[in-house]
Amino acid sequence: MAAKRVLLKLSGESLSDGSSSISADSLLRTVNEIKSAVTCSKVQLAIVIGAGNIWRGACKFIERVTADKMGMLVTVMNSLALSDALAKAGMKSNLFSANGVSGFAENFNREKVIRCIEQGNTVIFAGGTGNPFFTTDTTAALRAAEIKADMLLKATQVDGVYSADPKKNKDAVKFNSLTFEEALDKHLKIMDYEAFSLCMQTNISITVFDFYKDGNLKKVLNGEKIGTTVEA
Ligand SMILES: Nc1ncnc2c1ncn2[C@@H]1O[C@H](COP(=O)(O)OP(=O)(O)OP(=O)(O)O)[C@@H](O)[C@H]1O
Ligand SMILES: O=c1ccn([C@@H]2O[C@H](COP(=O)(O)O)[C@@H](O)[C@H]2O)c(=O)[nH]1
Repeated sequence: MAAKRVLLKLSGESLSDGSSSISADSLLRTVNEIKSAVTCSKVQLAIVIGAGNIWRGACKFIERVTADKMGMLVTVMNSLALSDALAKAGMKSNLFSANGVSGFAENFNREKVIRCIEQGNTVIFAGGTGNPFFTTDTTAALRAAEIKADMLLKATQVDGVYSADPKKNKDAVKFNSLTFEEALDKHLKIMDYEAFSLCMQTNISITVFDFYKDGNLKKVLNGEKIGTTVEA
């Protein structure tokens, strides 16, 4: 059976300890989780990391397009940190940057990306989509579609998709599974509309899970049912 190809969306917070935007301990933990999961699951892995540890593109003194450019640049910083830390851990990886966000990594080239993934390298996509008005969740859905991923994993701070944000609403109820239509109809804010919609069009399932419980990434990659899966 062909290896499963997985797009892992990490939040920027996976590199932060709360006081430091990029902390050595958090970076090391994230890399260890990835390394142990990949080593024992034989998946082909690609990663998109967000920027929420440093910047979310909204500020009343900065125009939206400028703020979005800043967000994309932060994803480059986070991706560079992750890429170096993976290399230090002995993992082979390749870093590609969205076209238009150049100079710090190789430009995105779909054919080359697929060759790297097929060789067993972990591929990191930096710079978002390269366009303002998008997010790294949408970037993850876009890159997942471009590399023909079998699934998108959203590694986050909550253990699945709820009827409302569980951090803000204690009565929120967790879903074990959902269809794309349900996720879109219910306006669930765990991912943005564009990301859900793109995954629906390309039939790529999304699993939302708690990345901060040690071993959870390994469990998902090994097919264990945790978190919430959104699918057709
Ligand atoms: N319906 C919902 N179910 C679960 N979580 C939800 C829901 N609505 C909103 N959330 C919130 O969405 C957050 C997911 O955001 P996450 O931490 O992954 O940030 P992100 O915006 O993807 O990170 P980054 O900006 O770094 O990419 C959760 O922490 C949760 O509080
Ligand atoms: O394609 C993209 C991706 C991201 N941005 C901007 O970057 C920030 C950070 O991304 P998060 O997904 O919120 O971590 C985002 O808020 C946008 O401002 C972008 O413009 N285009």
